[in-house]
Amino acid sequence: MALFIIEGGHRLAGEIHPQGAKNEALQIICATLLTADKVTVHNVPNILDVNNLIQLMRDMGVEVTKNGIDSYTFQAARIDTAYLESEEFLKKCSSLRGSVMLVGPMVARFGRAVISKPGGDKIGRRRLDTHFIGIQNLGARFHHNEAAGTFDITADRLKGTYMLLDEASVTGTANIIMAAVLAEGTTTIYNAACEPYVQQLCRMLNRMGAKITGIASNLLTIEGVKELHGTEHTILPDMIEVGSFIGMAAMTASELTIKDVSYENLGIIPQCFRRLGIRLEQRGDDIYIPAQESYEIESFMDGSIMTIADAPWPGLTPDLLSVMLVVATQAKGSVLIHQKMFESRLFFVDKLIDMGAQIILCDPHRAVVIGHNRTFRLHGGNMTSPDIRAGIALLIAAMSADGISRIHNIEQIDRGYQDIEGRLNAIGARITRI
Ligand SMILES: CC(=O)N[C@H]1[C@@H](OP(=O)(O)OP(=O)(O)OC[C@H]2O[C@@H](n3ccc(=O)[nH]c3=O)[C@H](O)[C@@H]2O)O[C@H](CO)[C@@H](O)[C@@H]1O
Ligand SMILES: C=C(OP(=O)(O)O)C(=O)O
Repeated sequence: MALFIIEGGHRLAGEIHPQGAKNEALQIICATLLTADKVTVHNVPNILDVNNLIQLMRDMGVEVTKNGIDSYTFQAARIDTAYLESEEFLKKCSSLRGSVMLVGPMVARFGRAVISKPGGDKIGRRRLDTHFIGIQNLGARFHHNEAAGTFDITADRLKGTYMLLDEASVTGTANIIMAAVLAEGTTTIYNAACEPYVQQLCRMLNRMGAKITGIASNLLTIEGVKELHGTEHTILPDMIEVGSFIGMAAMTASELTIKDVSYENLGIIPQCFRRLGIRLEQRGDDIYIPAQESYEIESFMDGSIMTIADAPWPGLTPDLLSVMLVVATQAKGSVLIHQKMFESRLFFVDKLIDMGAQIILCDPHRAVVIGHNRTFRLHGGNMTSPDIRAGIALLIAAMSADGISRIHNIEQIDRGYQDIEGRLNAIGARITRI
């Protein structure tokens, strides 16, 4: 397992470009299975999760061509269905959360999918009911082989229907959409997730010949078509990375410009950082953050302590709460961070407390952060990254701290951040990979 050694206390300066969005890339790559034609995808991030999924597609028989540094063409003309039952395939699925989104396209196009329980971050229970019930609603049959830990899903021809999702699951919605585009008749999905990831998927599918309306809302109508054809698609900048860079600039009191962020697709993210007192300016499609010696957390209008909580889009993504929590440790004022969706994502605060942060973990979902207002600095620590976003939050803490820190298990960070030490060192950080 690799580790980062971080020399803290250095300011960053200059410009940084966000990579393509991890969570969009995972959906888009799975959707290329829906046609035998070529689908070219640009701005694909070079990160562990995406590279593993691309390799899985190759193993399944998809012809994958790398056209340039971040552009790939996928052609799923011949799929090796025997491979889909192999132990190797099932093992690979189990280490990759995104693999669950193979089910929708596979069932829609080939009438069968087999997957093992998918991996991803261990951040609490991560149920798949929404996915499976949705695809069952379209007429698929599910068989759970408990001994093997696999799900076998079969269907002759999927049939459109109305469904109200029990929760606005991001990957669940994507999976159901990908199944419904080739179903017979009309599917209506209410309480659909509508993150930019899902919007982008719908737009790409429409360019492939699908008929989806209601994009960006939680009520999608999908008129099934017989087949889809090839297209080109460009992945949006990763909004979680943009937010991570905003947090990094604030914590290290750095002047930073984040380039080409696709501001209109960031939703409430800039507003939430502003509520923590961070000044940021939209300049064209860039975000400029001035060096700030101090930032003060706002109170609510009635004077009560600010709460930052996650919610399905257009609410605040849960993937940025760990970063916001770290940023609050150096702010002036206090904030309650309420992680409603996941139940094990806040335990990493122990490590921040060890570094000198003042945090009360109230329960697995809620932590109160009492900001230092930089009156004393965090000090370097030795820690392990438990999940991707805690990992980046700890990296931010270490970059702002006095002294040397070590972060182990950085494969968690590599799942979602492309050459993070290379890009941060280029703007002034001191991070070494060992
Ligand atoms: C590969 C990928 O795209 N991963 C993202 C995706 O995961 P993923 O699609 O797996 O997450 P879901 O949207 O299904 O749900 C995440 C968690 O929130 C809970 N939940 C969800 C919706 C809701 O209305 N109420 C509720 O409590 C679920 O029970 C679950 O525990 O969306 C999550 C929520 O934005 C993000 O953290 C992940 O980065
Ligand atoms: C939770 C995340 O990823 P995954 O769903 O792939 O585990 C994340 O990106 O923050």
